[in-house]
Amino acid sequence: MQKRQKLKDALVQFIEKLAPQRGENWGWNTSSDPCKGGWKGVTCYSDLATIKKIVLDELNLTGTLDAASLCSTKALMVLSLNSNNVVGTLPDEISKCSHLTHVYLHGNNFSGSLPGSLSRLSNLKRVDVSDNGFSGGIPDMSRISGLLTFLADNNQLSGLIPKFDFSNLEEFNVSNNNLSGPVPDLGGRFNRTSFLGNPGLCGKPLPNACPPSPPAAKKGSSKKDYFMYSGYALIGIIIVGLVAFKLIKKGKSNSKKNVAKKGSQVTDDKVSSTSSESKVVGGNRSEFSITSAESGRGSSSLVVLSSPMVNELKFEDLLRSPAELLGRGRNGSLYKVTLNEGVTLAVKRIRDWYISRDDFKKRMQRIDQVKHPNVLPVVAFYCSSQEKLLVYEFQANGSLFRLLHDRHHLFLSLSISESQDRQSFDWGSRLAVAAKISAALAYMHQGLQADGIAHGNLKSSNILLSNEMEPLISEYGLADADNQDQSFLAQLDSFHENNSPSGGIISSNNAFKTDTYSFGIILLELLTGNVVQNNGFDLARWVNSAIREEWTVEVFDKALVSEGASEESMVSLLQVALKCIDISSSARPNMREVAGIINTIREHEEISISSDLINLD
Ligand SMILES: Nc1ncnc2c1ncn2[C@@H]1O[C@H](COP(=O)(O)OP(=O)(O)OP(=O)(O)O)[C@@H](O)[C@H]1O
Repeated sequence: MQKRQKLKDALVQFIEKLAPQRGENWGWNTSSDPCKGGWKGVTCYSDLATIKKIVLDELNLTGTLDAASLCSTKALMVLSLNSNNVVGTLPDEISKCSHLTHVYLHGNNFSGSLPGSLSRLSNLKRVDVSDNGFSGGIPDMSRISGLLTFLADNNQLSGLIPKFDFSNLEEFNVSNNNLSGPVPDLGGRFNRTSFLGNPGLCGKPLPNACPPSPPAAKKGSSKKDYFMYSGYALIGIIIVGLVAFKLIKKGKSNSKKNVAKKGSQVTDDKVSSTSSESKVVGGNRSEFSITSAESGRGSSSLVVLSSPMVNELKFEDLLRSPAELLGRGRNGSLYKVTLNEGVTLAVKRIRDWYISRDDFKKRMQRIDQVKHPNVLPVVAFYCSSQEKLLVYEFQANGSLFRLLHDRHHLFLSLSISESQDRQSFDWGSRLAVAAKISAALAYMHQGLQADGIAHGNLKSSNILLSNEMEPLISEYGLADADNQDQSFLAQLDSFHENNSPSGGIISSNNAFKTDTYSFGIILLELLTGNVVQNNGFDLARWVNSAIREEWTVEVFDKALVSEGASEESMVSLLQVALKCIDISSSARPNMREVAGIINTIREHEEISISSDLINLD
């Protein structure tokens, strides 16, 4: 109770500094509760006890940002003060809001430098500090692997552009500052508009080349090194983890025998660790971590669900085995882990998911009950307060994304030639993938409708290919409406829903319709062969405009056209895709309807092929 009062006092102090004498009018007072008392701009988690967002945009705030008071609310994820007149600095104490994912300070009068402590906010996804008076250097954000947006244009920032993980960034703009030196390697992601207006900047994509510099010592090895080092770092952590694990196990075996619940296929691995371990982990997010916070909070379990391959799998097996970082996506990082017996697993380390251990366990077990041959099951999962891991079987044939866009990779993995590959992913195969995925998704939606569990992050890289080249939907249910890591798409859908006449809270129905949208984008990928960027909006816009201009045939993948694929079938599938990507979620069909239509298209296709064959006879 006293703690709650302290929190309220701190927040009232925060608003008084930010908007002198106005907080009271907005319901911010110490006698009401922030989550129940209608405090303006405050949104809480569903427990109605913890503050999730503070959004005070366009309110003519003229005060300063008291980060120390604000960050008494530790679980805060979103701070948005866009388009006000806030003055003063962004204080160093902002790093105490360690769960912040979104920081929007665009269009204020902030001054001073961006605090170096920003780089400790490892959960950050979107940062917008544009249109302010910030000066000094840009902090090194390269370790924030999940960062999607960094907008700092129209300030007075100076110095070099530090390293960023450009492979994940979706938006980046530092134009109109005083930055100098070379533009870093962007991997072709951003054009010159992100950098213009900095007289001292040089190099691509800007028109002015940099003065010649001495040749780099070790050119071309950076990517390889990155993987190698993350592997070494992981091995380091594994060793520390194992030592800690063994010490604890030894200590425990003196007092109590560890009881393995074999009958229920649940293995309880009591894990804890030293604080030095969490230090090792602190700077690098590419390892499974067991931090000190877990000790004393009861056991964390590796729950083995359904796999004859790894019935006896234990958490320590994962720690002990060599792991290779495969990627860092929106939901977290993915590792390829090879067990002693040669079994290869894919381990997803989930990022930023506020879900209790019990809820997580129930959710995973619930998803596991709804089985479909075209959905990759979770083999095992691990959940502690610090760490959530999901274990899948590794699929060596890669994903639909790679099949469509990265053919070279596929040749390597399957040892087939390019011409074979082009033929093997012909129209019939693409239609079959569309039919199977839609049917599988419809089945999952039906089975999990009552629980409100949709896929949440459907895309071609989450459609894997089995040994038999069958499509498998992966990562079902790893994002939900309550998860802060909602995709932009889900946010857009909830925005539309909130602004519709029946608007309100994000309904789970909406999450299913967001899946429909994502499926529509996959259909566009199959039809056009184009790569999806920006949540598929670019592709959707391009296809829509081509259709408006009556260039429908132009959108289809050249490989399909030259193969002689039926234009009628392709147009029919395109029509389904367009329905799926309708901007209004309520206008989109549900997946059962989609699967039904695609099945009919496929049947027509088969009938016309067989009648063609009869005619040939
Ligand atoms: N079980 C698996 N077996 C083999 N490859 C996999 C498996 N799961 C995912 N992958 C591939 O590994 C790569 C990295 O996966 P990751 O999940 O990190 O990327 P992503 O799908 O872009 O991210 P996210 O799903 O978090 O948005 C992707 O190319 C994905 O297709």
